[in-house]
Amino acid sequence: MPPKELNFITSNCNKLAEVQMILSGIVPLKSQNLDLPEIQGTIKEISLDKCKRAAALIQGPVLVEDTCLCFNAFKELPGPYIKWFLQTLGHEGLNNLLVAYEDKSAQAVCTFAYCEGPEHDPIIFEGRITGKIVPARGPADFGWDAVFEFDGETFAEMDKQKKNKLSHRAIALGKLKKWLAGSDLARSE
Ligand SMILES: O=c1nc[nH]c2c1ncn2[C@H]1C[C@H](O)[C@@H](COP(=O)(O)OP(=O)(O)OP(=O)(O)O)O1
Ligand SMILES: [Mg+2]
Repeated sequence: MPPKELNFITSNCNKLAEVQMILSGIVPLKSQNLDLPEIQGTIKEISLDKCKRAAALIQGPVLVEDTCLCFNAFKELPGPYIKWFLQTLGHEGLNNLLVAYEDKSAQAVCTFAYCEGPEHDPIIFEGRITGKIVPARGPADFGWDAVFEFDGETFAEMDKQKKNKLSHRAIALGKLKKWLAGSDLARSE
């Protein structure tokens, strides 16, 4: 059964702000700031595990999200490890990784996992958008937004309302919204 409110577990205040904006007026949102351990594995495995860990800690229903940035030239890496690549190499380093490749395209992937509690299996809602990696433009306050270009603008240059209408996160939450409205067909699997 779709829940009446969501408890979004994240350590990232920029993610939280976007989720709040996208879900505003749709479902009440609570949030707890926990930096959960993240395993290695496929995008889906990581999100499922993150959700189970959160539910076990909270002992209740939780929503978690994992974001990947997948370079097509790198056969989807750095993927779930983008946080550590970005922290270590910065925006310029991410660009330098692709110098040897003509293909600068990348997919931003957002995977939400929701579960009712520690004894329940999580369900997954995924959103993907394809853009390209470019030298940084725009404010550098949210992750790799300044180096991910979509339709001529980097996510950092883009108006927040516009990003929140078309982003990987908006696409994933569009599926979650349909599920909340009672349509099981909305799930990504
Ligand atoms: O829309 C986005 N635009 C630009 N950058 C983004 C976006 N969304 C996440 N990011 C960054 C944050 C982190 O460097 C990595 C994902 O790692 P990820 O583990 O999912 O996020 P996190 O550890 O910051 O928060 P959490 O506590 O929810 O796991 O990509
Ligand atoms: Mg994380």
